[in-house]
Amino acid sequence: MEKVPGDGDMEQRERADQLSEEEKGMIQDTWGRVYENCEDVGVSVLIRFFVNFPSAKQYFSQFRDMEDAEEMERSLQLRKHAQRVMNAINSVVENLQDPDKVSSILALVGKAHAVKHKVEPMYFKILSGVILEVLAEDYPDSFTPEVQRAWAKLMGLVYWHVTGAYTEVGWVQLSSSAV
Ligand code: HEM
Repeated sequence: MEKVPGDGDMEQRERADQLSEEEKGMIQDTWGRVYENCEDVGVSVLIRFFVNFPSAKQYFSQFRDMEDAEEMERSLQLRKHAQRVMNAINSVVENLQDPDKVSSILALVGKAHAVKHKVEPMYFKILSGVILEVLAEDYPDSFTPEVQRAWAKLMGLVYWHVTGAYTEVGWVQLSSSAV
């Protein structure tokens, strides 16, 4: 099918505002504490994601049929993906001073998920929301409203880059009106 520029979900791709130096500092400070527990945090993010949005499991051959959170928690495929997500966020946070690096990290993530894994991009938005929720709950002292705003901006930026890569590879959204 032909690529349709500006089609479907992609209209939500307005450019996330640039992060200020202060916001970058807040993100880097708070991430240090989170990344110390990266395995636990990553796994709880993904468990919440898959329990609240079970359709997201369809892409994972080893736990797409699991319903039980404890069973999912033991899945190596889930734990590995949790680690990959946390490591990618870590690379983004470590490179906030280098926008080209951030773009290339996220372009690779977007491209792989579009081309190889064929993941609907809306799941990136949903996962971002879950990440923000879990961080704010697990680190209430660090995640003040101001810090949460900076993180929300970062997640907007991640989504912007990832969906940019989807557009670049010609992803076409099959919205309900198109079916
Ligand atoms: C910030 C969000 C995310 C990051 C940073 C991320 C990162 C990664 C990385 C680094 C890989 C391995 C590289 C590759 O296969 O090329 C991967 C694999 C994968 N990702 Fe993601 N991912 C994210 C979100 C998602 C979402 C929302 C889904 C689907 C709902 C998803 C589904 C998959 C699948 C199915 C694989 C292959 C798993 C396997 O082979 O075991 N990812 N992800």
